[in-house]
Amino acid sequence: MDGNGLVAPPILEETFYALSRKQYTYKVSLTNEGLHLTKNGDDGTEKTDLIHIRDIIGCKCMRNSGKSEHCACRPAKGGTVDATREGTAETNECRVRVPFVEAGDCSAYLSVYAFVLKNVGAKNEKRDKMTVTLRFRNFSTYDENSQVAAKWKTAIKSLLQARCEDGTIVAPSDDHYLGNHLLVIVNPKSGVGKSREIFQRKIVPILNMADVDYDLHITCMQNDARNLMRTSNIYKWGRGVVVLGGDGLMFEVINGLMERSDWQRAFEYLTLAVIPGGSGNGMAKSISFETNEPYNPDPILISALNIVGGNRCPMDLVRVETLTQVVYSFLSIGWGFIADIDIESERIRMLGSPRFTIWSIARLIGLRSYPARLSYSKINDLETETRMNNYARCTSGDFQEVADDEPVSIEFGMDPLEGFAARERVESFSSIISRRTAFMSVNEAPSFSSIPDVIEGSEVWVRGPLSKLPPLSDPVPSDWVVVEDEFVMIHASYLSHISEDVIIAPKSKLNDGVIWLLVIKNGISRTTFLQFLLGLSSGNHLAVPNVEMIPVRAFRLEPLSQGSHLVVDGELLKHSPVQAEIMPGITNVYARQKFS
Ligand SMILES: Nc1ncnc2c1ncn2[C@@H]1O[C@H](COP(=O)(O)OP(=O)(O)OP(=O)(O)O)[C@@H](O)[C@H]1O
Repeated sequence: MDGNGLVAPPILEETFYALSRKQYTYKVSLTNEGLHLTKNGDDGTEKTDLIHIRDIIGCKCMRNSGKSEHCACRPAKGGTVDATREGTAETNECRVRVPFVEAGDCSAYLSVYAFVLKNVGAKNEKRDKMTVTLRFRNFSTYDENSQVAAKWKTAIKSLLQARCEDGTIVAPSDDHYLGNHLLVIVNPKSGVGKSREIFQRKIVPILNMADVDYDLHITCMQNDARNLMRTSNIYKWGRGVVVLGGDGLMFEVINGLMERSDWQRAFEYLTLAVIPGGSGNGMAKSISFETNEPYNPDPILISALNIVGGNRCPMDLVRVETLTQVVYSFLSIGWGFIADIDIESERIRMLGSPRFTIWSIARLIGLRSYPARLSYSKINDLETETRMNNYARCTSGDFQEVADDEPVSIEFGMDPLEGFAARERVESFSSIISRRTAFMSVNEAPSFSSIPDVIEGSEVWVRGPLSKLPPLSDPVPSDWVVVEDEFVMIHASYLSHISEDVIIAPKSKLNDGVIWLLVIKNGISRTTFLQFLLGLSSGNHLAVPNVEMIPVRAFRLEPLSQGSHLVVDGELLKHSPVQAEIMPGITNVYARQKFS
């Protein structure tokens, strides 16, 4: 239905039998809202489900290879469909062993892949995979049936493309090749060291379903991703750059891009994305929190769906300047308690995210404070300022959800990609042991590695937008607030979450142009501080006495003693005075909007 309550006209319409329930016919129609499946029971009842176009990630045409040994009258158990992709890249056709032996089956099959919301609004809300396989057999030859299936596929693909028109595909500004190509950077050491496995098992199937071609880069050392971003021809990755790792890897990508002479164009061109494989994963969680997606049941799935079905949304960065360096940050700047936890808990990294909780308890017992001068430019009229910065959200129209009580597994056939997930690819030796970059292009063809175009001889120099602040050696502007005191912690954040379970700035938006400065001065009791820590997982910490949250455009922190750590996006910087300013919306990330 459109905004006026009118039913969208069908683009294509056809009647099918359900393979497993022959007493039903389904009228399937494709409209710009999605796929409508109207079930007609033999008692004359009719029920329609809608698979929203926003939940569909791709579709594939297939042919029955006829090699199955399963009984003709019932589906194979456990989804053990042996899918072998034998089609040409041109037709993008796959052959599938469907569980029916039909001599000379000339049907063409179209599988449509969607991830639909289940248990909407409930605590256990999640996205479930749903595959609808349509069997076209009106004609007596495969070629004729396949033409009909291809027509449906083209129509669905163009609807998917239109859904993403708001920026997923960016027009190249010169002769750079723009494809459907994505770069995936995997840090095999992030978190508990499972990123490579996650990629093979969980990401590859989704990219395959969505027909996204990708290059894979496995980092071999610290700063590998940073060098890659600085020196490669990034314009061949029109689909964007995804990091599978933690926030530290994203930090490298952003700062590598800022070291390019064409940094501005690079940021306008690229869309960034993250799949959580680290121990913090603040960015991945913040994106799904802001877009209201059910992150917790399956963070990797939700983040992967951002990439294949997401919109390009602007995101703020922060320029951070110390006495010795300039870096660009997307997450937070910490000094005091939380920064100390971040750094000191490194020694129990093998525990994954619980390392933060465990170390917090240890540090609470010996609560410290540090003298410092904190100056900031406060945002007084938050509403006006954020309205100016915040990106326009997509409008949903009046969509109808798949009914909750109805089983979503309406399958007319089998999912030919099931069991395809664990397709192993041979890793390039050089990607692991050498400083050179190795890519494995993964398409229909066997893996191969190639060396990317490299911008030779580029100087390493931090570029990026100019600062509007006075140098650190000069006084702050006269209209800034200046506080000199003893602080337990000062933590600046510009995303809602600094890790999966810490919602430090609940009001923060990806592109609101605000740095949220959380300040706790000395004098807070251990009990109150414990309350603060316990509140961090729900956002209730802001209601705790002695906890201040100040929205600012820029700030300067001058520690008046050594002792604490200065941490930017989880990375330790040399202890120094620091100043930071918001750069609204200068990068873009994939964020999938849930409409409810
Ligand atoms: N192959 C590698 N070997 C060792 N270190 C690496 C490698 N690749 C990247 N790194 C470094 O590892 C650091 C941490 O990586 P990453 O952020 O991916 O994981 P994490 O620290 O577990 O997660 P988080 O940052 O969310 O806590 C980064 O600073 C990066 O420079």
